[in-house]
Amino acid sequence: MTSTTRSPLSPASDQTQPPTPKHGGTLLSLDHVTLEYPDGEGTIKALDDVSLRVGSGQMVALVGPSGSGKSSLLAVAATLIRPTSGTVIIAGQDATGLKDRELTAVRRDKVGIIFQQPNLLASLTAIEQLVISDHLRGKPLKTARSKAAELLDVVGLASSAYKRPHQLSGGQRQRVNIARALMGDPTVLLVDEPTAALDHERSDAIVRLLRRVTDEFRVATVMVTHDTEFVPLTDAVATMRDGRLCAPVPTHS
Ligand SMILES: Nc1ncnc2c1ncn2[C@@H]1O[C@H](COP(=O)(O)OP(=O)(O)OP(=O)(O)O)[C@@H](O)[C@H]1O
Repeated sequence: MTSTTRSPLSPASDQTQPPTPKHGGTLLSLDHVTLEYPDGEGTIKALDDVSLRVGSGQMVALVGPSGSGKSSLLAVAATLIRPTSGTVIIAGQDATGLKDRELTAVRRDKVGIIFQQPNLLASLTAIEQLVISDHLRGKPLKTARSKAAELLDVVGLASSAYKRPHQLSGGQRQRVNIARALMGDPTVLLVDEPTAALDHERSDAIVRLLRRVTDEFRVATVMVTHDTEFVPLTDAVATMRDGRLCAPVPTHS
């Protein structure tokens, strides 16, 4: 284990931990966030006074119809888009008013983003995909390699470390994607439709993996999903409609 990881890494297993009943302090906080896009003469409100808090070790499912603002919420939480108004606080750091360079640093150091398409580089092996992401953060190559190997083990790909994307299944590519997002020791994990391109069995395994990663790494996870059957694996479900967010409802009493 490297000294930079915050929690014990354990190799992949088919056993999923039950959702952690107790969550730690808030790591992601959106307060009264509004996001407007220009729309012809006027504007369209993609996010309308949205507030959300997600704690350490907590996994929130974000559901809602197409166009309701789910991707916009993730983009604002990831500091990829500045909200029109409102506040985004990540691990205690208020992103409001930060310069672009500072926002990039927040994203690099605190946020892990997992899109539905893994976007892996075709010529690189699984382990190289992780190492290069760390290298781009300015970390030493040697520590990156051992950490990458550990994380591939965590996501169940220890034996596929030297395979290139075309030699991996869709589910395995998504596992590389998850391991890569963990390389930066994120405090917040933002996941957009991680199962969109997968069959049921692989989808189930990926959501269980995200659950386990949330518990073990004590990250605050928000997962956009259309698959409501996976909602019970999360701690709470928050529904978006026309840019407004209903308060998250716990999935376990
Ligand atoms: N770059 C943009 N410019 C203008 N309008 C946008 C832009 N991105 C999103 N929108 C609008 O903002 C609203 C919310 O879009 P968003 O993509 O966040 O919804 P969503 O819930 O993620 O949808 P889906 O489930 O289809 O991905 C929609 O009305 C959409 O048309």
